[in-house]
Amino acid sequence: MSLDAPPPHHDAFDTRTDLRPDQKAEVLIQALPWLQRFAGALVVVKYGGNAMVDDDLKRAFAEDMVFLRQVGLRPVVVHGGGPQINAMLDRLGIESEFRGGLRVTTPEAMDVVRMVLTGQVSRELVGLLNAHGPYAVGLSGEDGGLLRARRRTATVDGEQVDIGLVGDVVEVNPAAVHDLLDAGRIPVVSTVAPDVEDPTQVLNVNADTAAAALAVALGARKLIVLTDVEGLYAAWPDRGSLVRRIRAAALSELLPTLDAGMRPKMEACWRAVQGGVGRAHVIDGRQAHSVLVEVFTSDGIGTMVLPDDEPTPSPFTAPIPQVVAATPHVPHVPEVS
Ligand SMILES: Nc1ncnc2c1ncn2[C@@H]1O[C@H](COP(=O)(O)OP(=O)(O)O)[C@@H](O)[C@H]1O
Ligand SMILES: CC(=O)N[C@@H](CCC(=O)OP(=O)(O)O)C(=O)O
Repeated sequence: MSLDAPPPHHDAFDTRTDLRPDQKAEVLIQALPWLQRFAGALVVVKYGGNAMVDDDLKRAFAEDMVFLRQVGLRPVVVHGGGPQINAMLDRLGIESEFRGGLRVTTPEAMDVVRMVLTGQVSRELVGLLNAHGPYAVGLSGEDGGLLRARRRTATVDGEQVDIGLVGDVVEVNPAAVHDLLDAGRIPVVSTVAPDVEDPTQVLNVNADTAAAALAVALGARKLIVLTDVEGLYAAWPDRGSLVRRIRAAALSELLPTLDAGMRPKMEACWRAVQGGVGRAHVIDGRQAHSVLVEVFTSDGIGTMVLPDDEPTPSPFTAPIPQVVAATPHVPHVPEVS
């Protein structure tokens, strides 16, 4: 290849925009303060199954992650896969229902959850990321002792109901993720986790909840949750009620009023900021490159959750995960491979 040859994505970039050269430069320059602010920042990005709408969007998501990494941030992807699990359970003729926003997980369904998350969704994302270079490494909560979970119930009409092999993260050992980040990789995490009571049993963990626990344990600057709506609506489904910014205390008052889909997501954001994550965002994953717009523009996008000046008492009974670190971690900005 000639030294003057454009980089591989040059043509694609040029045909995707009709901006003049000065406008292109302006876009880049406007990102400069944000590039400076977030240099080296660890960002946990939760990619929900409902935001994996089509191949173009998934490719755009992978580009965003590689972009973040290339400009010096340290993205960690935590993926969901609810609709993909539903599709496989349907194909196999296995009944599945949700209670209180969580899948009732029989041993038979658990095999499918683990297979789809680690063997299908994770593989696909790793492949899309690695189309750009050898960046992504997939791991599940089982790998390197990353997560341990405890069985939980769901709350339906104020009653605690059994939902089978579903867990809440009670322990995070982020060493494996730090190792990958230090090597310049992009970890892609699937949210199945061994049961703390019986490590031979794996539990199904809601991906929003797991992403928050990981963000706290990693000391992330941001948690970004991609879903299939613009953000949190205060009066769902009124599209005029999009919440742009909300503090943890106000969110904890709103949480009991939220429907099942949004509740784990907003609870995750609440937990993240209460646990020291600087900001948590819920953004529209159906909009291509929404992560770049969130991180590198002044207005941002979607709903931003900010910590309170004063800590808010927890409205939840679920445990606060313990962070386990075998050795103190000294992060460094990785070399470009
Ligand atoms: N207050 C609300 N604001 C926004 N979305 C809401 C709200 N209440 C319920 N929802 C629903 O929650 C859905 C997102 O949750 P979910 O389907 O679990 O997404 P994901 O697969 O991204 O985790 C939205 O598509 C919307 O239908
Ligand atoms: C316990 C529980 O409900 N687990 C989820 C795990 C996947 C997930 O959370 O996927 P999304 O982010 O796409 O919703 C499930 O079985 O669907």
